[in-house]
Amino acid sequence: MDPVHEDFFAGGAGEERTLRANEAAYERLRIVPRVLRATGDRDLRLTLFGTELATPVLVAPTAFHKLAHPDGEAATARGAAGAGTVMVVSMAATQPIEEIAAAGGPLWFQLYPQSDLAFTAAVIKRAEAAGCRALVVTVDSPVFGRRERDLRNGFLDLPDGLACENLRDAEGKVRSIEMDATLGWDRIAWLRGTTGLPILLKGVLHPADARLAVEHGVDGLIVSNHGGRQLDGAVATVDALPRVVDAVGGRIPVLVDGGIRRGVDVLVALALGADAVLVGRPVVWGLAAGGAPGVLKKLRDLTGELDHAMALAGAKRLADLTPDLVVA
Ligand SMILES: Cc1cc2nc3c(=O)[nH]c(=O)nc-3n(C[C@H](O)[C@H](O)[C@H](O)COP(=O)(O)O)c2cc1C
Ligand SMILES: O=C(O)C(=O)c1ccccc1
Repeated sequence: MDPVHEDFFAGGAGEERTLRANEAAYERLRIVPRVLRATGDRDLRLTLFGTELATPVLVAPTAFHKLAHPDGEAATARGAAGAGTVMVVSMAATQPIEEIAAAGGPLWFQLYPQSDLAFTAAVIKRAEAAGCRALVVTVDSPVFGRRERDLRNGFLDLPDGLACENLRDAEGKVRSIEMDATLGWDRIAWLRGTTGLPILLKGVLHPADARLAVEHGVDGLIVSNHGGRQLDGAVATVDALPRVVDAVGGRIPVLVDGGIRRGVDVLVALALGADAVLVGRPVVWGLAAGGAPGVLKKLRDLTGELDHAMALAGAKRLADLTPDLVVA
């Protein structure tokens, strides 16, 4: 990969404190296994918004897959479908959502709400028509994070020939993605009236926001700091998770992403109350190394590691993963 593009995928905001903190938090947490649980074969299935998944490891939305592999987002979708999981397609995908959907497998669509409401509604309608089953609204980006690797490298935009294909207007012209610092809860209410799809908010860390989300009729939360790419200094996601889970009180699913690199990290996140996790960079590296089979291998490895760790910790089902299994 071009080292400038590798920096784009790998990097975080500022000094990358939060990027490191996400992984370091999983290094710090330890599992207290149960014994003699006679688990037999484990069952890792779960149902989210009516879709049955084979694994609680989902694909986080990441931009610009054609920078990682010429087969782009469609290859990622094929890998996710093979693993029996959901791919969340980034609004900054480099292929049209219809082409990604043709790869098969359940998709959710990630949205940066644009101040042009008619355009935002048209993008949502297009995602619905392509068969996306949920809308993931990213709320941690009122302004774009300051990614110092990209600033140093002078990486500003996609190279010629690549574009954000889902941001074309009626005339076929590609709009640039706008981060909207005027975004507020009123827009979540507007979205609620605009789509019948389940709405998840991605980028919630504070329990008070989790409560507000439930009050606004949101269907799910993703505890996320954008992989350390937005607010440098933000709390590690697995450290924020328990308070969010407590605030939600089981009313809607809570997912978490950031720093998950091994099956044992998934086990810890689920034990601390997440219903499922998403992985960003590991999927990009799988894509870069091996296209769709590379993505499939990464997702199968993480799922296999989780299965193995559950056997060793005495958990047969995901519901057996409870907070008493984790210590700091
Ligand atoms: C290269 C890259 C691009 C990303 N693009 C998006 C995006 O377009 N929309 C979004 O909501 N999140 C985006 N994210 C954040 C991811 O969805 C996710 O929160 C993060 O990658 C999780 O951390 P991990 O990479 O440690 O797994 C991006 C992350 C990376 C690394
Ligand atoms: O969200 C991101 O992290 C990201 O990298 C991105 C890049 C371009 C457009 C939108 C998002």
